[in-house]
Amino acid sequence: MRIAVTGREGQVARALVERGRALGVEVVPLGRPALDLMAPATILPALAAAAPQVIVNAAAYTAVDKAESEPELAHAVNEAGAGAVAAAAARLGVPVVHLSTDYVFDGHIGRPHREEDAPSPVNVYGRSKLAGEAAVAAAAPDHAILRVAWVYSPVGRNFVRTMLTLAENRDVVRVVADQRGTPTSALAIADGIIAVARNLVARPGEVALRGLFHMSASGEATWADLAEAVFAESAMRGGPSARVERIGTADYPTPAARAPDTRLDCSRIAAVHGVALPPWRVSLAGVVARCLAAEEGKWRRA
Ligand SMILES: NC(=O)C1=CN([C@@H]2O[C@H](COP(=O)(O)OP(=O)(O)OC[C@H]3O[C@@H](n4cnc5c(N)ncnc54)[C@H](O)[C@@H]3O)[C@@H](O)[C@H]2O)C=CC1
Repeated sequence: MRIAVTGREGQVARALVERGRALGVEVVPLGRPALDLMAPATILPALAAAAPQVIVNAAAYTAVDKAESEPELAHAVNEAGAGAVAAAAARLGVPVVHLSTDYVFDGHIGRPHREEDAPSPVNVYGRSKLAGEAAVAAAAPDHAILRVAWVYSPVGRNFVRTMLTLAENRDVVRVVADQRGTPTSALAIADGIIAVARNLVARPGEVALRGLFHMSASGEATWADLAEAVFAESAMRGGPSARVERIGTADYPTPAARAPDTRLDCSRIAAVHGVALPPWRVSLAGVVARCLAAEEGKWRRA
C-alpha cells in the first residue's frame, strides 16, 4: 500500500513514515512549499504526483494559544486547507484519512465522549478543526475522520519533551491537574492510521468503515499525571526529573480556553476497524526512552 501524508515535519507524519517502514507500507511525506494548505493550487498536483492509494491529512495549524490571535490563518489551514485535500482525494478517486481533535468538545459531559456527542469547541483552534471535519466530509464521501488527543512523540513540540527540558533546570514544575484527557503517542496513532487505511483500500464502498471515529490511547490522565509519569520513566533511566506541583487551570492562564475533560470513547473504531491503541503509560515509556537516547550525554548522568 502507498500512502501520501501531508504535514511532512509534523509528529504524526514523521511517525507514519517510521511505522510505515516497519509495517511494509510505502509512505510519501509531503510538505511546504511543494504542498501548502494555504496555496490551493499546490495541493492536487503534489498529491497526484505521489500516486497514493490513500491520502492522510496530518498537516494542521496546531498552535492552540496563538490561534486566538490568528483565527483567519487557523481556519485557512484547518478548514479550507483540509477541505482542499479532501477534494483532491475525491478527484484522484482515493480515500482520505483526516485527523481531528478532542478539542472539538467543551468537556462538560462527565464521561468519555462518543462520536454522536454534540461538539462545542471552547477556542479558535477547536472551532477551526470542527469546521475542517465538515469541509472534509462535504468534499469527499470516501473519508475517515480520526479524532486524536494530547499527541506526543520523540520529536517535535509536545508536552513530554517540554517536561524533560524543564526538569533539566528546575526541581519543581507547576502543572495543571484539573484537565482530563488521554495522552496519545504519535507512533500509536500511526499504527491506527495504517490499519484504517488498509481497511479502506481493501473494502471500497463499505459504508461502516467511513465517517467519524475517536482514536486515542486507552486510559486517562491529567497533565499533572502525565508529567509525573514522564519524570518517573525518566528518573528510572537516569534522565532529568522534577517534583510536580499540582495547580488548577485558573492558576495557569492561557490565551485559549481549555476544556476540563475531553476523554474519548474509542469503542466505535475498535468495533468497526479492529483498532485499539495501547494504554498511554505503555506507549509513554518507549517515547521517554527514545527522548533520552536522543539527548544522550546531555541528559544521562551516567
Ligand atoms: N498535537 C496535538 O496534541 C494534537 C494534534 N491533533 C491533530 O493531529 C494532527 C497532527 O498533529 P501533529 O502531528 O501533532 O501536528 P504538528 O504541529 O506536529 O505538525 C503539523 C504539520 O503541519 C504543517 N503545516 C502547517 N501549516 C501548513 C500548511 N499551510 N501547509 C502544509 N503544511 C502545514 C506544519 O509545518 C507541521 O509540520 C493535526 O490535524 C492536529 O490538529 C489533534 C489533537 C491533539
